[in-house]
Amino acid sequence: MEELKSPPPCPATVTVRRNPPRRARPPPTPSSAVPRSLFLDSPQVPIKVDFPLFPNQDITPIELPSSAPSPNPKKLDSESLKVFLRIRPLNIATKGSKAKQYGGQEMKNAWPRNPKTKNVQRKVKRSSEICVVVKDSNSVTVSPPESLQESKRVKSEVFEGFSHVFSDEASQSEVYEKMVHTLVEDFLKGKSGMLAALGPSGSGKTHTVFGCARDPGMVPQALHQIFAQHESCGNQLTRNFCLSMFEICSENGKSERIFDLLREGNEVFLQQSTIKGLEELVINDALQAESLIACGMLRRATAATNSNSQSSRSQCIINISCISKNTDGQFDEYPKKASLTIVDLAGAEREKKTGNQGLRMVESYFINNTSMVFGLCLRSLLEHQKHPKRPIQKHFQNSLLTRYLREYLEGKKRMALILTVKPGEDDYLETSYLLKQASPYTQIKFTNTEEVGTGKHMKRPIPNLPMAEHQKRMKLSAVESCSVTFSVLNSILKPYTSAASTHKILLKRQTEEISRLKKEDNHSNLKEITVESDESLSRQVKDGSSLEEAHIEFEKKDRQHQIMTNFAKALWIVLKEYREKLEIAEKEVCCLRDDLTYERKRSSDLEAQVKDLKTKRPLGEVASTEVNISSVAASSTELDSAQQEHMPGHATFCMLENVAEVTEDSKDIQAVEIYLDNGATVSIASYVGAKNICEGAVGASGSVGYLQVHKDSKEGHTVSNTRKLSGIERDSRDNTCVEIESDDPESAASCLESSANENEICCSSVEKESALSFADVSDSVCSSPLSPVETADCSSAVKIDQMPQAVVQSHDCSSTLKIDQMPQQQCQKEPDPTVAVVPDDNALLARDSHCSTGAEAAHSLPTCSSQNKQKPKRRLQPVSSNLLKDIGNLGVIDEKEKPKGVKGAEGLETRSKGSLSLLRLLRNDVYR
Ligand SMILES: Nc1ncnc2c1ncn2[C@@H]1O[C@H](COP(=O)(O)OP(=O)(O)OP(=O)(O)O)[C@@H](O)[C@H]1O
Repeated sequence: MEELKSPPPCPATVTVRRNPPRRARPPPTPSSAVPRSLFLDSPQVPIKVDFPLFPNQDITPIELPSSAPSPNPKKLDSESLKVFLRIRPLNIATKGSKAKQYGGQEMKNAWPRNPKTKNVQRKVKRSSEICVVVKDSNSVTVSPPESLQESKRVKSEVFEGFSHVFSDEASQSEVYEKMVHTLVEDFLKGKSGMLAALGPSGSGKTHTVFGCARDPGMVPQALHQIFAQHESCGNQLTRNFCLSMFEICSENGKSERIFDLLREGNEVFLQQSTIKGLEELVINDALQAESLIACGMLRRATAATNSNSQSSRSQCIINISCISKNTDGQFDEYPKKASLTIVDLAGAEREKKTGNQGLRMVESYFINNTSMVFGLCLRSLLEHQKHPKRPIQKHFQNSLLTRYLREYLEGKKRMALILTVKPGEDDYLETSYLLKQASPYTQIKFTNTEEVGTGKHMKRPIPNLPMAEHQKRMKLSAVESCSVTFSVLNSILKPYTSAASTHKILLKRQTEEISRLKKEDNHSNLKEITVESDESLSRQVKDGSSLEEAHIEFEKKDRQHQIMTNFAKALWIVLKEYREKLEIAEKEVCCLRDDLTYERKRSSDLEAQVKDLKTKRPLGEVASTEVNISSVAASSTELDSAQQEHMPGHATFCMLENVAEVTEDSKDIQAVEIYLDNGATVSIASYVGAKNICEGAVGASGSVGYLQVHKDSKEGHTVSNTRKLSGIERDSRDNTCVEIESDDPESAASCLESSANENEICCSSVEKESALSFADVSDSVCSSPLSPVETADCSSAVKIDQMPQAVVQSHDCSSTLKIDQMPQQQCQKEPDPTVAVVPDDNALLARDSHCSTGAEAAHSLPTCSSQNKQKPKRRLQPVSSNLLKDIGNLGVIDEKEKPKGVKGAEGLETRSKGSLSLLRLLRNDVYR
């Protein structure tokens, strides 16, 4: 039997790897080796193929979906951000440089060396390996040094998707042709573009951008291409090129400053995305531009570091702008201004490697920060394009460079990046870091980088939409797309349509104005003017060269029209306001007129009331007023002369008032006529307005008068019924009365009542006896030196100028009236027997009142008694008796007898002192 072999005993301890097992590296194959074309031709570069390359040939035939980053650069050229990679030669000192070398790197740094960098130098010295191997034209493989592979298990990485990878052997012209040539061509077509060089310090950015005299970089070559193509275009299109150059550097690491490198380093300032004060020099040829740039490079801030003997300490930006002109040397109406921007960034630095201290270290912070912000902007743009809902982060605000390049960093303008790396093994970290950061930028898309024109009239430039927005718009329906297109076209054509419409309006206005003038002035030649004007304007518009002038002219006219329209509007508003004010004023005037009419009416009513009240005043008050009987005398004189034939030998006075008041409406009264019973019309009384007061005189020789009122109303002329004056009863409300009655036809009794404005007089007399009674309404005395007249009631002396010889005694013998025109007549008033038998107090009061008071009364009484025997019996009731009767009816009381109670005082009238004293005397006389 075979003896079974037992397995080997297990070790006491077992090590379990928790980390996933490493993937085995593919065996090195000839096909995966570094292409000979890249490195074998270069004798300076040691070829080390100790690790296999990615099987590129096996994968490239596979067609990847379009969403994935396409390895085919031709497909990416049109849409993706162009990212180029250039590998600097590892040992440039071998190219004939006799400078001191440290590990194959030229060291011109005069800066004190950091002691910590000794190890670095040692490493550099012994480093002969490279970390970057060109895999193909679009990808590279970055391998860590062996030390890192072993200790930190860092693996090699492949970075692909670059627009092109330039090996260390690539010449400047090759780089230019693949990277910048297309950009310049687009620039000459009017498309702006930007090329930025990124990379660690000393990686060859400045060398790539500017180069040197023997090996010119991108800028000199671009200038040569620009002017070469410009000359080849001939006279079809003339362009003007301008050059500007500035740098952004830090001030002690605190703030950023911008200096114009073409103007001796003058400081300029950034406002939004433009730099104010930046010099833009016109360049006519490439050599001039190169010399300007060389001068600017001398002004640029540089310093020596351990990484670069002439390290750039600022971000340098060069702008070449192009403005197209016409063949005649004038600028286009909408000139195209394109700019080609080339940016040489300061290289990111590692403190350990550069050995910077102090100010250099501060500069390194600024440089690294700017590089970081630049990268953040691009990553944010990429993130936004991948996720359109996420807005673009505004990282550009964090540095002046990114603020200036905002439009590029937001994907609105065409941009290209050139990454420069150093292939040394010691540069692995910087190179790896840069490629990791920048390789995703290749996925950034530019959808609408075309700039048809940035003319001054393009108020709304066509927006450069990001890819996501573009895709969103692609989903629109055809109709929506058409509407969008229409709106875009509208925005483009808006200036033209507005100009055309303005032109039409102006023409129309002009035609209307001329036709209006033609109508007004009847000009026959205006038609020709109209035609000429239209033609000239049309010609002006049709002529392309004078389109601008016509447009300016139209704008001017339109502006004038607007001014006039606004002025007319303002004028209209002012006139409207004035009109409203005028209407208001007219209304006020109407109101005032109405008020005035009303006030007049009211005033007349009040006057009427006043007169009415005056007429209704009691005689007690009347007696105390002054007599003015001149008017009465005048009236009597006139009446005498006028009625002489009807009343021969009789002096008759009769003043009538309120005759028509009782029965007639005074409004339409035209005349009041009084007829006497002897058949003669004695008088036509004057009628006083609306007061129902008729003033007039009637004379009758002991006869009765009749009164008629003539009225003119709408019904026509009417005459009231004849009214017998002798039968007129005394109105209890006033003291107006006319009594013409006498027993003796020869002794005419006349009753005279006078009513002036403020005076009233009542005279009742008997002709034969010349008894005349006056009721004085004024103060009791009308003094006269010639002929004292005693009134009946108040012993007033009344002088009647026209009757100097007539002496009239009142019937109560208390008054004597001297009347000049009645020389033969004497009137002695006798006591009225009818009054004496009146039983009531009023009658007593009335009877006593007929007698004068005091001594005068005592003096006159004998005369009265002697004459009473001869006089016939009279029926005439004296006015004084009526007066006293009225006083008694009014209930006038003395001040001493005034009741204490308030109620008792109601309805009583307070008398004046004169009337009270009169009453007191009368009472005393009665009770005596
Ligand atoms: N492709 C190249 N061929 C030959 N020499 C190169 C190349 N690239 C760079 N150099 C040389 O390397 C040195 C450093 O290059 P350069 O100054 O351009 O680096 P940089 O990236 O601009 O550095 P920094 O960011 O510090 O300014 C220069 O002397 C330059 O001549």
